[in-house]
Amino acid sequence: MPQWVLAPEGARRVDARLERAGLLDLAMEEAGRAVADHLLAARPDGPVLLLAGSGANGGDAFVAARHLRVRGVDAAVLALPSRHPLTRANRQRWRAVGGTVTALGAASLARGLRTATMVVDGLLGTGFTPPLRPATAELIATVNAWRGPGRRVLAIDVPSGLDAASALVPEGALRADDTVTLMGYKAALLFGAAAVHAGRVTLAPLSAPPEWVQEDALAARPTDAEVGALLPVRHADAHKGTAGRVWIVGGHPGTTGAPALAGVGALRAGAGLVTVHSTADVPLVTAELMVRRATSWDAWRVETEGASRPDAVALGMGLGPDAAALARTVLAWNIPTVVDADALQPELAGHGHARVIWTPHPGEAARLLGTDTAGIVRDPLGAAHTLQQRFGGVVVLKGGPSVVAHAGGLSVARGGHPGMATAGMGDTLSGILAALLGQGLSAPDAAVAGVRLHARAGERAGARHGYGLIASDVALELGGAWQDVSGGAAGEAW
Ligand SMILES: NC(=O)C1=CN([C@@H]2O[C@H](COP(=O)(O)OP(=O)(O)OC[C@H]3O[C@@H](n4cnc5c(N)ncnc54)[C@H](OP(=O)(O)O)[C@@H]3O)[C@@H](O)[C@H]2O)[C@@H](O)CC1
Ligand SMILES: Nc1ncnc2c1ncn2[C@@H]1O[C@H](COP(=O)(O)OP(=O)(O)O)[C@@H](O)[C@H]1O
Repeated sequence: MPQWVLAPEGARRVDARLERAGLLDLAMEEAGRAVADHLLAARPDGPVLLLAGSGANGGDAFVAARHLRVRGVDAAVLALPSRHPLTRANRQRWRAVGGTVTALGAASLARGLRTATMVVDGLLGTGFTPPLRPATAELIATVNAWRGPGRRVLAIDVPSGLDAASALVPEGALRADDTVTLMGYKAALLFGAAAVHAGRVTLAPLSAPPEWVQEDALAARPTDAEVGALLPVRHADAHKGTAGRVWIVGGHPGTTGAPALAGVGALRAGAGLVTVHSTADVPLVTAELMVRRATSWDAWRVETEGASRPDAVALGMGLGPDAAALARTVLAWNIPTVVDADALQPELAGHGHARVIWTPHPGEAARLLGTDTAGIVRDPLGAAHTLQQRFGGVVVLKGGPSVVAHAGGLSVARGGHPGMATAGMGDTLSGILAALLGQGLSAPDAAVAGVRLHARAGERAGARHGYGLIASDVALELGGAWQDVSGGAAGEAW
């Protein structure tokens, strides 16, 4: 089933539709049940303290408490007063199974935390707008100070005090070990420091018609089954000429490794023939790579003028000051093209086409948009959308995780590994993207599949090398990543 990323207002619109359909009560029941199931799977080894706020997030906590209690878990609820009808109804249902409700305040919280081993945070969800009011901030600070080894915090939907739409952490937000998010992911749970605050995130999709969620979604978050379906399947009579001819255009004295890494990425992502074009001495890191050195980029332009074009190009990696001018030349060929690194210059706006993939990291994205990196990092979904509007084609805004923006919408990649934060990793990605373009994928499909393959290969390399992994390790894992994502389908088409 497709998974989605929802903005708080999108979540509210879905809520409103559920309410009009008379289904909101059932959705809250499912939400609370999912939280209880998650908690039971973690086998709580002591009393669970649930904190219920005044909104529907608090209602979810009451439902979770009821399911925990009827399954034999020692659960207690501390609650703020509520006027929300479903929260009140579920407070009654909790009482009906023998649960007691204590008013939530500094003293009752301190008492409850003395014996608890797990806190369930149902204080604030998507209805919260920062800044925190002082009384709530004080409660959250107490829980944050309590949290530690053997004292875990599970947040319902969004950790209290996080702005669901932002990667930044507002002052005083709750820090969770786990978050069970409802209906769709929230941007805060996926990006930046906010995602760190959310801990491990699990999605409880809830039973709403998928089109209701899709219509209000900010972005898709494709599963591996969905990504695997995009990957090319090769027939038994494939040969190197049918697997895509890729050119890598880059390199400059001092940065000659970058195009070589892109070349290896392209080979390991299945490109049939890969040639690195450079004016510098590119190291022949693997014998399968062809390297063509030109005396100057002007000479290269003349040499390639009448030559047959490759199936795809990646350009800009380590290319230096000539990159933007060279990008204009290559973009005019109107073939599938990845524009990366030094070639990512604002002057190229208006020179792209539908088969271009632009691959900025946040610093390059800021340069392209004439803004600061902090603004990009705060809202990667918004930034990727704006970049796509301005530059056309497809934008891969790189990060952990990367965002793909195309005319059909936004997509957030899964996975990756913090060890991938090392030089050369983006060069490898450019090669992968060019290889997929060269194998006939459309630019949006190549981008969605390429970032996931790269991230999956990073996970595999990370398991082996930890933070010591380097871009070449990731390239080596691409074959395995392809097998993982395609469910082992590579090579099976007869
Ligand atoms: N379809 C779905 O996804 C489903 C979602 N569901 C759930 O609904 C949740 C959203 O519920 P919601 O809209 O009732 O808001 P919610 O987050 O509980 O908080 C509202 C309360 O916060 C308070 N408050 C606000 N700002 C504040 C501040 N600065 N500082 C301090 N307090 C502040 C404000 O208090 P008041 O002004 O009333 O005193 C208000 O009453 C969602 O996250 C999910 O858990 C499920 O139940 C069913 C299906
Ligand atoms: N913490 C992380 N989690 C997942 N992926 C990451 C992480 N850090 C970096 N990456 C990935 O590594 C790549 C880094 O790209 P970039 O900064 O352009 O590197 P370079 O220019 O050195 O090649 C991107 O694809 C990014 O998504």
